Amino acid sequence: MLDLQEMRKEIDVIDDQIVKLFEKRMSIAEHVAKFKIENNKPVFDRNREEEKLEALGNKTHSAFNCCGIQELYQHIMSISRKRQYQLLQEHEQADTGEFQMVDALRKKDVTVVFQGVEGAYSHAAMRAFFGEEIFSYHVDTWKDAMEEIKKGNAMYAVLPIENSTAGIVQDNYDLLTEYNHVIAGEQIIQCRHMLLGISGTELEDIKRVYSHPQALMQCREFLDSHKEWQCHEFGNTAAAAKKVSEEQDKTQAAIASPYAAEYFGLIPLAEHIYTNPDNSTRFIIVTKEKIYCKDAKKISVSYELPHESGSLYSSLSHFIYNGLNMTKIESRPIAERNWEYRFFVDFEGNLSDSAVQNALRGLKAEAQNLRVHGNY
Ligand SMILES: C=C(O[C@@H]1C=C(C(=O)O)C=C[C@H]1O)C(=O)O
Repeated sequence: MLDLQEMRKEIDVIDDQIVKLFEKRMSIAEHVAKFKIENNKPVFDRNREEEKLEALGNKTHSAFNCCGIQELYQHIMSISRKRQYQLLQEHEQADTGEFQMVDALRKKDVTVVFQGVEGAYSHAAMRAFFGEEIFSYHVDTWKDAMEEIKKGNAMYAVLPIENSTAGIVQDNYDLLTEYNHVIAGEQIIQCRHMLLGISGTELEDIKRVYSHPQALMQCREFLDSHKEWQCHEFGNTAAAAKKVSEEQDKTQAAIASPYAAEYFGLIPLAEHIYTNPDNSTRFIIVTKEKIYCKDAKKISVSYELPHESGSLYSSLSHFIYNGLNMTKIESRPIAERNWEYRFFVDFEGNLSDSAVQNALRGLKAEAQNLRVHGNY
């Protein structure tokens, strides 16, 4: 029986050979890339790869090794493709697709639509992003907002996409798929809910509290310390504030934002009433113009994957091999194809970077329906 030292020496000798052969194989793949560039052929040849996997599997002597060699070669061939995309990228001109680079977004004298009512968090997000010198109006639903920019009635729409405690706003992910609009910016707003009432109200006067169910939930601990109050759900926090302001009744209070307090002239009766002090909502700024800023740092894409083992892993390797930092991944079901998913990935970078273009080139060739939703 060989001792451990000797066995490891044998493994080292084999690994040295594998490294040499790997490098030799990669250098041939580079020649293949040159041939493909000259003959205008795509990098990815699915048939060739499938044939290879089967042939290599047949050369092994156990089911375990058959699986192993196939998994190993899936990796090797995907690495060889990535090197070929790099060479293609060096050879071809930079391609930012339909996107045009701009120095900065126009934020003055533009028309912006938001969903909800004045004093809502989306209104606050709009003001934080654009400032005061805009024309703005609001609509009832997120889809209405998407329609307004499609029709050209507004240049930008402000939509919530994610809350740090409640998670993603699924409907808006689906609307990004449904409409061919672009994310041009984002704005994070801290949800600093307050208990608001009319001037002169004392906590002892209150009998009823109105707010959106999410806000009531986020302030549960505070509300539990006032069991004598009746909580009533409302469509949104700003509408609750509006009711309290209009009815001028000291027995009523609303849980809403500081913006709603300012907008409806209400007085904060209690602040910091939320359980999670970092609770924030991220809003996206959507437009139909295919633009990105020259200093944009984040890219959102989506793509669909076949229902095959390893397909997600291999799609993500395009980010890894190009040194791109992925910041988020979400999946949404594809309505017409049961158990297949569209993946939404955010990663750091600018469409002008060659690493980004290289990753997108690989994804476009290997995943289905790649869409760049924006660089902001
Ligand atoms: C090297 C090639 O390019 C790609 C990589 C392959 C590999 O590494 O074996 C096989 C097929 C192609 O998807 C080729 O076309 O032969």
